[in-house]
Amino acid sequence: MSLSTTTPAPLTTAELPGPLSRDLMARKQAAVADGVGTTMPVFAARAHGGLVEDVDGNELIDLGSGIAVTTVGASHPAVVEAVQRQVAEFTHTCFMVTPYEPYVRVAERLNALTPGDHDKRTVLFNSGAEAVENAIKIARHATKRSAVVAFDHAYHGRTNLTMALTAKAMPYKAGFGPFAPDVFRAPMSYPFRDGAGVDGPAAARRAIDVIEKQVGAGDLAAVVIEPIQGEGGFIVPAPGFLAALADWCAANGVVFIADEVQSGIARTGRMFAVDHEGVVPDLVVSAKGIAGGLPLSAVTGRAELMNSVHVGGLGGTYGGNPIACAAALAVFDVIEQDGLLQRALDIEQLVRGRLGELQAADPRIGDVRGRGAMLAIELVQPGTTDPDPALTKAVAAYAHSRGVVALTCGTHGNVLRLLPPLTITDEQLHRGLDVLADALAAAR
Ligand SMILES: Cc1ncc(COP(=O)(O)O)c(CNCCCC(=O)O)c1O
Repeated sequence: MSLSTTTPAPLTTAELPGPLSRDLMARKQAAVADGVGTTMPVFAARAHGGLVEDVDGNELIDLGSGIAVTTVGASHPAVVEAVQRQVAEFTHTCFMVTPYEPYVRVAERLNALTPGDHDKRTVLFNSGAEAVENAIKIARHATKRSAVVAFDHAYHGRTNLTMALTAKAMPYKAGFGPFAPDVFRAPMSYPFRDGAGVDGPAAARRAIDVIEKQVGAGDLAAVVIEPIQGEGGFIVPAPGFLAALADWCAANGVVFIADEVQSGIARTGRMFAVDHEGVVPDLVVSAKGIAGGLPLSAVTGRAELMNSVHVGGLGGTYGGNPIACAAALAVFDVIEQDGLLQRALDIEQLVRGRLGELQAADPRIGDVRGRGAMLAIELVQPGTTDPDPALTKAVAAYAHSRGVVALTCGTHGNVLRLLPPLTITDEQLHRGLDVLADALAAAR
């Protein structure tokens, strides 16, 4: 059964998981380390647009995009064509050995697309965590300082330094210490939990006070923040928070690093989430949606910072793999040519409309938040802000059983997030939201 992308695909959920998925799950358990969990009980066979088809022929509505990666859809024709062309030329030479143009073209595009019209440089890597690690390497090298500040609810990766930056212990950090030193944590702007009395500037003053008292600007190399926090709960800071932080960093010679791994590359309706706040970071980290599913990440930033590192100080065997670069160049073109920034805003309007209707009738939906196609509901005990992770788990499980790929997040595990491909159709979105509405009703 081929994925139908023109007519509404039958959401075949006669049996989830089907027999082939069940067999594969048994083999997975016998071959793959238990530490690698899986959200869906089914195995993918193909994916396109807003749909994933499993090995038993069930077609699923994709509200996850492989955790914000297939923003232009899985196997977008332009990406497939670019990858096929490149892979036939060469798969790898190592840019540090025999450089190649696709890497340079990606760097040129990112230098142009990231906020600010200052002179910039880019370096490419493979994963988000690798790029975050290198952004901090660059900041430390440029400032000759070592301390780094991250925020409550932050998520930055699973390597040793990025685990130190990440806030949530289980499952990301438990049992993996000791962690990199000189990492400190500041309070985040969390409007749903801060209340009306703490606006963006006030939350920034709260964070800066902690930074100044517990770290001191003189030892601080960098502040790293997700402009919209992802795994920590799709937390959109109050207006003015990011700008006030960036201004403080600039005034104190501290590198302001925007981790746009999950919020970047058109996901929120702007090329980068900081664009909504008019903030120009010193360094921008991008990954996930950048290459339509191929592993690619980047640090893009002020030339004087990026070039402060000695020759040979940055790199890695696979960084900026040519096939991933070809995919990224196609992704940039698709975003522009297919008007996907506007599509993300249109998705926000559609989804917010549906979620708003649900919230009006259901006091367990404490908050509806996000930007573009990065949206979430925070589920709480009715009329309180007390997290309800059990309800969140039940809603997600119901959605999965009905063939909707839905992801959760949040420090308290009580946030249901929506990350559909921007190429999902309105009809597919509505069908997915219908199932979420049924899930909430079934969980009464
Ligand atoms: C803001 C932000 N920075 C960095 C990262 C890390 O990116 P990697 O490509 O997973 O290393 C992420 C990855 N988020 C999804 C993690 C999924 C999981 O591992 O359970 C992120 O969201």
